[in-house]
Amino acid sequence: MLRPTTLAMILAGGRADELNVLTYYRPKSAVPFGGFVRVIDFALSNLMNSGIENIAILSQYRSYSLINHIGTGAAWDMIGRYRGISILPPFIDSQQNDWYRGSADAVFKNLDFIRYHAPEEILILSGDHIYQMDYQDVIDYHHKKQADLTVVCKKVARQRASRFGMAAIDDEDGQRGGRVINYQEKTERPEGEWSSLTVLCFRPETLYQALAENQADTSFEFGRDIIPRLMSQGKRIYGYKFHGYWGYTRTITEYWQANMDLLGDDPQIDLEQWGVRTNLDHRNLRGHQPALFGAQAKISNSLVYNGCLIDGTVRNSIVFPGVSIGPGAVVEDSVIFFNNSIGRECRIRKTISDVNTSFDAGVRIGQEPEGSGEQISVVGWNNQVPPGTSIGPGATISPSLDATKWPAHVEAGRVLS
Ligand SMILES: Nc1ncnc2c1ncn2[C@@H]1O[C@H](COP(=O)(O)OP(=O)(O)O[C@H]2O[C@H](CO)[C@@H](O)[C@H](O)[C@H]2O)[C@@H](O)[C@H]1O
Repeated sequence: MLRPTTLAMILAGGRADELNVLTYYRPKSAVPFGGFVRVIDFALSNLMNSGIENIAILSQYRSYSLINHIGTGAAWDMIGRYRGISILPPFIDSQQNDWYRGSADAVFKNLDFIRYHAPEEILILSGDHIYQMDYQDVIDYHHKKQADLTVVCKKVARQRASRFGMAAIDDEDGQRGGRVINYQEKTERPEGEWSSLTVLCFRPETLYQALAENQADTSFEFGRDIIPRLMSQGKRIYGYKFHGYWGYTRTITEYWQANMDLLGDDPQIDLEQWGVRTNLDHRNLRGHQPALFGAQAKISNSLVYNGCLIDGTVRNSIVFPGVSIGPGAVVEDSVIFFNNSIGRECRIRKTISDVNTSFDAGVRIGQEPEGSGEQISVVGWNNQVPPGTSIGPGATISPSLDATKWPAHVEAGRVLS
């Protein structure tokens, strides 16, 4: 068994406020997706399928559900003498007593760990994106170009560019990649048209030096500090051009859309073909029984998972394991997480409902009054939505869990908007 040469560090510490109730209890990387997986499974499965087996996860926000999900790492075949997933939370010692102050700081604080593994290249990834990629291609390109840093980028429309780190890449290797000639982090009118996907392949010495120099800065982020500094130092920075599907699930609308991309005749995301693996919690499997459909059930363009009991109508939706949908109920354009119970005659439209929520008979969520209706409603977990409740499109219902102390602006189970 050869010692692995690549060390992958997955950034999973950020909280995405825009995902509101879905990230009250879990980091974004642990948000369920597409019927049975979690967002971080895309990065983990890409690593597994690329043969990269030495992985660290940098986590700090509400880590429990992520730690629980990773378990031993066996789901991704990451157990072995030189294989494994280490979860690295922030820590205190004689020098430091802070949280991770940003993505670059999270890596800096774990330099001892990195040096111990003495990697030949360090792959920094975000645990928040939905895509399939062979990282070995990126690593090969990185070595071929003798790069200090290789940044994987995808072309995005100009109007979306201000949300990303944007690179201008020359045509040295055509559609495969080229030298990064300009890099700007989240500016209104960037020069380049290639957005960084936060897939960064570093030569270790370059990273060590950049992180040491970053300690004099006021922010501690790869996009804002590290990449611009390396550019100004004239380092060899290459852009690897990615042409496949990429789901950036920063907002509720984007998260919903990425789920919808699993549907249709020719879905853009194919979990089977992409080889996405997950660690399914046995409590969410309902003993592996298949879904049961009653005589009245009508299903179209939907994914319905095991343990479901469907008596109503399901259209254009993702229904996770263990969901029941009563007679006369209609669920459409929705993402229904594990173990929801939807009573008879309910109307649920354009809604994301977190785990263990039940809707009593006749509840109406996200029904479209004339002229509105593009907005998505979100229902937090453990709610019991009383009979006859009717909430318009774009509503947010906070999670409900008695033993929890709520952030000041949240009242358990209350309709927030
Ligand atoms: N303190 C912390 N500890 C551990 N992990 C943390 C962290 N703070 C953030 N992260 C994680 O780091 C990643 C980057 O998050 P950021 O909030 O720094 O940047 P953002 O996603 O806005 O843009 C970034 O992502 C887009 C899309 O990839 C790029 O275009 C852009 O250049 C880049 O800055 C996320 O996976 C996040 O969870």
